[in-house]
Amino acid sequence: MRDAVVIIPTYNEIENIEAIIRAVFSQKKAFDILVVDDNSPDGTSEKVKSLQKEFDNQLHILNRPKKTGLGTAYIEGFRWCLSKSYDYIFEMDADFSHNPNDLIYLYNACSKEGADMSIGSRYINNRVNVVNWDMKRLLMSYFASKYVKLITRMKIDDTTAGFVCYHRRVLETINLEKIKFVGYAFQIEMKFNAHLKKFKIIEVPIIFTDRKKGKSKMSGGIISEAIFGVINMKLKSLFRS
Ligand SMILES: Nc1nc2c(ncn2[C@@H]2O[C@H](COP(=O)(O)OP(=O)(O)O[C@H]3O[C@H](CO)[C@@H](O)[C@H](O)[C@@H]3O)[C@@H](O)[C@H]2O)c(=O)[nH]1
Repeated sequence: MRDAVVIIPTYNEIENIEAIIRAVFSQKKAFDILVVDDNSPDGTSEKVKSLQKEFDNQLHILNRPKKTGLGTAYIEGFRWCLSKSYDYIFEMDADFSHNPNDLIYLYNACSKEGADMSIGSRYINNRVNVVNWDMKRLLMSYFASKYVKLITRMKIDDTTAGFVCYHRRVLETINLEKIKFVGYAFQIEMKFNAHLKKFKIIEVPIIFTDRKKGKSKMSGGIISEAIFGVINMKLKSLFRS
């Protein structure tokens, strides 16, 4: 077994899944993959199963009965990875928004530079490294990251990033049972928990490119979960300390 595993959550990613799996396995550094699929009606899971014959013991899949949100998919994925011996556990989208060639930079930040957690960051030093998002989505994501930084006081520029490498000790320390957010705000909550536990977090600059195939699963509910949930999360942490 390798020392690192990339979790790829999927819902209707038939147009991307084979290509992203091949792109991860073509990296010089060897990574395992865990796909967490929410019973995608488009056959994503069946495609992964057919590829398992080719990538024996390197490609794994968790099949969940229905779509219950990105956060819950990752939590199940983390539990599975912690039950194995991986030291480095990644989060990565299926749609090439995160370039598999950048996996090694996140890995090196943890394995060589002493980070407990590294983040593929779009907004380091007030730069905006996003390609192909429309202005509305870009402004929403950029100001969401600023808003979260302001409320939580985390020293992280891309607080909503979904391209992350955790050393396993971070996931063993954070109480995964207590993670509340089910949507993309889960990304904020994980970073906030790592920050409260004083783990060393390094941001690695990446260029985020919007998907060319398939559709984003972002919705209004996900946005309001983030806006109100972040204030709630911060207040609770103040009462606990
Ligand atoms: N299993 C599962 N997977 C899901 C679900 N919702 C989304 N996904 C998967 O999660 C990945 C990201 O979903 P997208 O819908 O493509 O995300 P996005 O709009 O491009 O959002 C990006 O920006 C967010 C905010 O900055 C990030 O938080 C997010 O991780 C991502 O990088 C994709 O692989 C998608 O199939 C779900 O409910 N269940």
